[in-house]
Amino acid sequence: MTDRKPLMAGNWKMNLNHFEAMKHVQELAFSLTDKDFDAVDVAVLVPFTDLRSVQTLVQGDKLRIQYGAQDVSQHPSGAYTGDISAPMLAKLDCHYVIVGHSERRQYHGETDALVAAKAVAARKHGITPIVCVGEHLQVRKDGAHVAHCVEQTRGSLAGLSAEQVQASVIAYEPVWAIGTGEVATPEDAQEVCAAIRTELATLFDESVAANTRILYGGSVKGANAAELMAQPDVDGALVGGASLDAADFTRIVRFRDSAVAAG
Ligand SMILES: O=C[C@H](O)COP(=O)(O)O
Repeated sequence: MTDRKPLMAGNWKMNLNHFEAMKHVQELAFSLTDKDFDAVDVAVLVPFTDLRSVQTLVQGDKLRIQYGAQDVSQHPSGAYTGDISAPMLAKLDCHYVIVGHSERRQYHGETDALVAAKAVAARKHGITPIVCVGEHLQVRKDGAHVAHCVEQTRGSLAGLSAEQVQASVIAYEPVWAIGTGEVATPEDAQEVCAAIRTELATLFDESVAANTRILYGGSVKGANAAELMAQPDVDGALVGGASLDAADFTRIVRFRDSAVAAG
C-alpha cells in the first residue's frame, strides 16, 4: 500500500432498522478512537431508511464515522417509483454510495453501463461511488477472472473522467467469496486489484492509478484483514457480515494491531 489512506466500509445490506442503526453506530463510536480515524477512513453503508438517523447521530455528536447508501438512481429526479436520487443522498450529506454490487447485478439485472451511469450521477453530486466488480466461481475456475474483472472495471467506469475516477473507490469482490466464509487468499486479492490498477493507468494515467483506492470484499473478518491489507494494491475492505458486529468491525479497522501481534 502506498500513501493511500485505507478505507474500511461496512455494507450492512438489508439489515438493521433505524433504531438498530443508531445503537450500532453508537457502539462503533464507543469502540473507535481518534487514533483509529487518523489511520483509517471508516464508513457505514446503510439502508435508505437508516440514513436520516445515522446523519443526525454522526453530525450531532461530531463522529468521524462516514456514511452512505447502497444504491442510487442514474436519474436526478422524476417518475422512477422506488428509486432514490444522488441529489437526495447529497442532501443527507452522504459520503459514499455503492454502485454495481454483485447482488444488484444479479437480482436487479444491473449492467456495466447502468453502473457507470450511477457512478457518474454520484460524482456529479459530490458523492464517492464505490464501484463493485468481481467474478463468479465458474469464471475463476476457467482462469478468466483477471480478464473478467478488468473488462467489468472498464465498462463500469465508462464515461467517467480521470478526476471522477480518482474521486471514486473500486471494490473487487469475488462473488464466490461473498457471505460464504471462503475469503480470497491475499495473493488472489492482490492479483486482481493490481490488474485493475494497471487498467486505470491504461485508461487514464499513472497518477489516477496511483491515487484511486481499490478495496477487497468477500468474507473479510478481524482474523483475516491484516494479511489482505498487507498487499500493496489492496487499500481497504468492503465488509458485509462482519460489519454488523461492532467488535469484529473494530478489529478490521485495527488490522495493523493484529499484523504487529502476528509479526
Ligand atoms: O459488500 C460486501 C460484500 O458483499 C461482502 O460481504 P461479506 O463480508 O458478508 O462476505
